[in-house]
Amino acid sequence: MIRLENVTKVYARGARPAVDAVSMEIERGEFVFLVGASGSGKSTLLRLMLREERPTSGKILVAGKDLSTLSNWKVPALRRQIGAVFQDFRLLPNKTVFENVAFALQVIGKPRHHIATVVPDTLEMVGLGGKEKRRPHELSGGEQQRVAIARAFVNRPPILLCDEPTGNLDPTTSLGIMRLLDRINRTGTTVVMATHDDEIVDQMRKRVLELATGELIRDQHRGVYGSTR
Ligand SMILES: Nc1ncnc2c1ncn2[C@@H]1O[C@H](COP(=O)(O)OP(=O)(O)OP(=O)(O)O)[C@@H](O)[C@H]1O
Repeated sequence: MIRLENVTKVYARGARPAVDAVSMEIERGEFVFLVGASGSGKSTLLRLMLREERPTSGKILVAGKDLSTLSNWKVPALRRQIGAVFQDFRLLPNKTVFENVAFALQVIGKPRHHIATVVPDTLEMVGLGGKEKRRPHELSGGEQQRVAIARAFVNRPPILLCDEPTGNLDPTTSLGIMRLLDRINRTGTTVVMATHDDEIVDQMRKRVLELATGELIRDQHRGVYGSTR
């Protein structure tokens, strides 16, 4: 589902690579944690997969598309295959919960009757049934992240990329979000989650990829957060 071949990203000429000769393969339906110290290149790697950044060298294949040869006009079609979730939720503050999620379908031209059934179903699935009319500021952090996950998943993309989705949440709320992402993964969605949350990584025992100064230094099946444990 995702393949990187010797991918390097250098932001500024002469700077150290943010991602340094990374190769990896992530199969359809896998759940992968991306760990590593701050600045090790996790967000850069996710941005490369979304084609928000272009690699300096190397090849990236996502959902059957070679991102180096993909024309710009095909990028929106690529992004429809990828849901993205961020630490800071990125909800539209003046829209309701329903509208935030519906918007993702409106912009890709889905008909109103489709939106009217799929949005409530998805909100129910993420545990927000009954809160459709609230605005983001009337929700807890965990609930706001559930809205963001509903928005990312409402189109049922084959891939979900999450950049520190529990970074702003307390441990109990984080666990709830993690369980939700796990449930989404079990529907067959490939999930890649960058995280600093050692408790969650240690508890879930999923595949762990570790970056250090841009290099992939560990690929561990049923892994833990820290490589020394
Ligand atoms: N837009 C940018 N322009 C220049 N340098 C950047 C840019 N984005 C990231 N970098 C640099 O690339 C390196 C990797 O950063 P990145 O954000 O990918 O790391 P990270 O592992 O996601 O960190 P964190 O855990 O703190 O989010 C860092 O040295 C960072 O300063």
